[in-house]
Amino acid sequence: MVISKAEPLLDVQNLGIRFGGLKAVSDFNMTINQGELLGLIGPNGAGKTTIFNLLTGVYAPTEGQIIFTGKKISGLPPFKVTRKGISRTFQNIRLFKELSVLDNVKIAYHPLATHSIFSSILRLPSHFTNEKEMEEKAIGFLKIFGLDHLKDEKAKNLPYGGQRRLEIARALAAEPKLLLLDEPAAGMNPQETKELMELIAFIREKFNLTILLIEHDMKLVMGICERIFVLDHGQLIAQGLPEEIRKHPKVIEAYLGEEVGEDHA
Ligand SMILES: Nc1ncnc2c1ncn2[C@@H]1O[C@H](COP(=O)(O)OP(=O)(O)OP(=O)(O)O)[C@@H](O)[C@H]1O
Repeated sequence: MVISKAEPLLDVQNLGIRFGGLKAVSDFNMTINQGELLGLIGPNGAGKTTIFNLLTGVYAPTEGQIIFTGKKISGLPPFKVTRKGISRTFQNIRLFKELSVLDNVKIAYHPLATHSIFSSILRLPSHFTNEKEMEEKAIGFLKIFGLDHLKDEKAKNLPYGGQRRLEIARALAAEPKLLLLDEPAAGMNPQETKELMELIAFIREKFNLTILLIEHDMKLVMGICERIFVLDHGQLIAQGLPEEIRKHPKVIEAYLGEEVGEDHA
């Protein structure tokens, strides 16, 4: 499908979800254009991961809708959302620790990857003519993330930063249009974080991606994101350019006087 220039890639309209008495997200609106690299920030418990769970079909919204490439996707199960072109990583790394690094990427090629992972691994999707082709493609992704020499290692044996990069490689292998990264630099040291940010900028260009990332490291968000959305108590309190967000009174208040722009994790 050709997306017209005027049509946003993602259009989130009045999105809301309740968990019992708790309104975890309410009246959330967000428009993302093709090719943007955006940040979603907010204090602990603000609702950031819940929004990722709504965007990827883990939760069905109790209000509002999500339009992706012009079609409604809210209400679809996660594997269908992945097929439509939205991939994600998780705040707490979710790799198949006993499988090899390579198999963790190959899993992404199965259309039901987010569901029946173990039954999927030996089956080939139709668009790969052979195992070798699939493997070469997976290794290509590992190379980008500096993990190809570790392809036969069990995922659990990778250092922490490597596991985080492997998760992104797997998400990318599903060939998304929109990539959602949930705290990609969590637990990384400053040097690893810097390298990861360069990698994120690189993959956006190389794969013509649109990226939305949740991150607690403010320096990182301010440095890499073109626009930033700020949530507090499930509501969007600000959106704009990094310099606008940094001095936005509601944002400063939400962070209880912390200087936005300093690390906050
Ligand atoms: N499945 C659920 N059932 C009940 N409450 C939930 C559920 N998922 C999230 N919540 C609640 O919704 C609110 C938002 O949580 P969420 O994890 O989205 O916040 P967050 O901004 O990602 O926080 P953090 O920065 O700490 O990861 C919290 O109060 C959380 O306890």
